[in-house]
Amino acid sequence: MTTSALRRHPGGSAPDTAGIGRDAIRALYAELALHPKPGLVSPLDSGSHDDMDMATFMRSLFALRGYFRDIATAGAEGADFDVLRGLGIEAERRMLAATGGINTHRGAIFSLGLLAAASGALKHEGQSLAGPALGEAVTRRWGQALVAAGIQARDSDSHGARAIRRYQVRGAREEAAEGFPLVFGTALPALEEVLARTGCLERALVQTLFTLMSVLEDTNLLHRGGTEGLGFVRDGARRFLDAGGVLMPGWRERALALHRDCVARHLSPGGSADLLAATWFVHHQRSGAERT
Ligand SMILES: CC(C)(COP(=O)(O)OP(=O)(O)OC[C@H]1O[C@@H](n2cnc3c(N)ncnc32)[C@H](O[C@H]2O[C@H](COP(=O)(O)OP(=O)(O)OP(=O)(O)O)[C@@H](O)[C@H]2O)[C@@H]1O)[C@@H](O)C(=O)NCCC(=O)NCCS
Ligand SMILES: Nc1ncnc2[nH]cnc12
Repeated sequence: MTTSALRRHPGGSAPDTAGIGRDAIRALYAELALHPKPGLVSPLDSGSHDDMDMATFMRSLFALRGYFRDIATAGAEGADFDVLRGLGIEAERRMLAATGGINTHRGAIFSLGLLAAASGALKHEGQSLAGPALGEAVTRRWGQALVAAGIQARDSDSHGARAIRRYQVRGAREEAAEGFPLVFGTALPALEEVLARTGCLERALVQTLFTLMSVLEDTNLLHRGGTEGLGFVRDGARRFLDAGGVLMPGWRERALALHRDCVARHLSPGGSADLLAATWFVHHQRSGAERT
């Protein structure tokens, strides 16, 4: 559908879905370029990954450049979850083609895709993006379908589904169906506090990543290291934060120490990396809305 057809919503406007798409890619790049990031791929090194590096992720980002724009347009058009799922599966296919079969952004395609769709929907209807509006829009529009998809996927063979079955934890779908409570209730306050106190984006993103790592039931960590691996990362992140986090001198060395420990244990908090990008995206969408 052309954007002119989007103009018909009373009180709304044709949302800049290309701009929403660019913001999503920028959020994923901000996550990728950040370091230190315990166990994760960054310009520093490939973390706990033998099969992917910065170049792999850059190819993945390039392959996804149209997806976030398209799913934002679908949200603006009032698409149901089946339409979003189709776009997501096609995006996963393009990601795998670009990376030679490596799973770089499967979780981000899902989480950031839903938030981009919600942004397109709210902007099309002329509704506020303030506070938890974007998360609430995901729950209101697609929450039931997400819960149903989660029940249906319980028997799938994905790493996440196996971790959910074995350890009885929430996964990406539950986080989304509930409106991303960790993003809105935990990560965004951490990001905005450090931004307000330091004005430093790098430190704000590191603090936010460690905050997510300290609480998230990351199915990647469970898949790779079981409850011991998840506990190791959570405890290490909590110790970093309890020592003052990025607000204390020597924070970078402390963060690098946990990075080295995660690499030694082959642990990678990929779920937290995705939600860090989602947090930056929501912050940017909300501040952008205030600017206009
Ligand atoms: C809902 C889906 C994400 C599928 O989820 P599922 O539960 O089936 O499991 P996975 O396929 O494993 O995907 C889960 C990915 O989600 C991220 N994640 C993990 N825990 C959480 C959490 N608690 N909250 C939110 N997100 C979470 C994480 O993604 C990142 O890590 C991956 C890279 O790490 P790595 O360990 O290398 O991954 P693997 O290759 O699996 O392991 P190795 O072989 O390398 O050891 C990467 O995906 C990051 O993004 C989890 O991996 C969703 O994909 C789905 O349902 N898709 C179907 C289409 C659809 O409905 N789309 C909707 C579009 S809006
Ligand atoms: N930087 C990163 N390294 C490893 N897995 C990730 N998943 C999302 N971002 C990632």
